[in-house]
Amino acid sequence: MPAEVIYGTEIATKLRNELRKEIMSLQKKGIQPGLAVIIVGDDPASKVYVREKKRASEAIGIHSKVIELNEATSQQELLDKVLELNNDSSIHGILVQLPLPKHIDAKIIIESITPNKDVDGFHPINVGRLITNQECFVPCTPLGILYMIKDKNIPIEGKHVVVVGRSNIVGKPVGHLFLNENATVTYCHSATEDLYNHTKKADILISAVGKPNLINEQGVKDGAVVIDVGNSVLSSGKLSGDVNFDVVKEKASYITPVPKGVGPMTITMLLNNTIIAAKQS
Ligand SMILES: NC(=O)C1=CN([C@@H]2O[C@H](COP(=O)(O)OP(=O)(O)OC[C@H]3O[C@@H](n4cnc5c(N)ncnc54)[C@H](OP(=O)(O)O)[C@@H]3O)[C@@H](O)[C@H]2O)C=CC1
Ligand SMILES: Nc1nc(=O)c2c([nH]1)NC[C@@H]1CN(c3ccc(C(=O)N[C@@H](CCC(=O)O)C(=O)O)cc3)C=[N+]21
Repeated sequence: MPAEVIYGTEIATKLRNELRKEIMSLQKKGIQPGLAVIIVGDDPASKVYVREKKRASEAIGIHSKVIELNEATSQQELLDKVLELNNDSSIHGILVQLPLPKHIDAKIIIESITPNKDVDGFHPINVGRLITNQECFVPCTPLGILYMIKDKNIPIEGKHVVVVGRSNIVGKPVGHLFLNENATVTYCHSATEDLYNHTKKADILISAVGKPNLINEQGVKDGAVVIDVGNSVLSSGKLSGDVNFDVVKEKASYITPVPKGVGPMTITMLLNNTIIAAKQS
């Protein structure tokens, strides 16, 4: 039987309706959640994401402030902007869109965000709390993946989760999140030998690489749950994931599409984290 397709768009719509209600009750208490998104430079893909974040925030009643800085902005100017937002009581969440121009050290910028407003969950304090299984801001893509799997009542405890990719924004935190859920976790990356020897053992396979067709049917166990984080733009202009969807769909039990899979959940979790930040303020 072909896999059930998990549409992030559908789960995101349900959750956003709940979040809208939560915002209404916060507003009754005089709290108006606010999110600031800083973008430096003119990368077209980043601009699209940022526009979508603003649209999604405002659609559920989050006040959203987009700060567009030009490519030549210095590291100090960006630091000053973050510090200003750290001290702005109308802003509960701060996101600095990555990647940043080469002359700016992203590590320093991320560390300058106050951990209580770090709705991306990228600050080392939040990373450390995630690894030690404490309450924290969890990065949005990993949180979105976990939410999708729980929404479908897919068991996690004791299951073998194989993560392909080990970036700080997706691969590493998603592995830790599933470890905290009592999965057995394997990480694969560009130096992994015989990738499929690992991926075909996965009960839940999460690919976050950015290489179309990296995962084919030979790399997937019968009945596996396949989560595709990849977002690559093909020369045709079409968006592609890492997974060869048409063939893997025949083998998996659940599969996420690209687009309409993990991406919409990422943005929803940003809204979720902003509401948490507002409640804690
Ligand atoms: N849907 C969504 O919400 C989101 C989607 N994305 C998409 O997910 C993808 C990954 O993003 P991100 O984590 O930021 O990317 P990075 O480029 O930071 O990381 C990619 C990872 O893939 C690994 N890798 C590269 N080639 C191979 C290979 N042949 N086999 C196994 N592993 C490999 C790299 O290994 P090494 O560490 O050894 O270099 C690295 O760990 C991109 O397509 C991005 O657009 C990202 C964020 C959110
Ligand atoms: N500080 C920071 N935080 C991030 O969370 C962050 C970032 N920087 N830099 C870039 C990556 C990438 N990212 C995506 C979010 C949503 C989709 C998404 O919604 N994708 C849609 C398709 C969008 C389209 O059609 O192009 C989908 O998969 O259905 C994709 C990618 C967040 N990132």
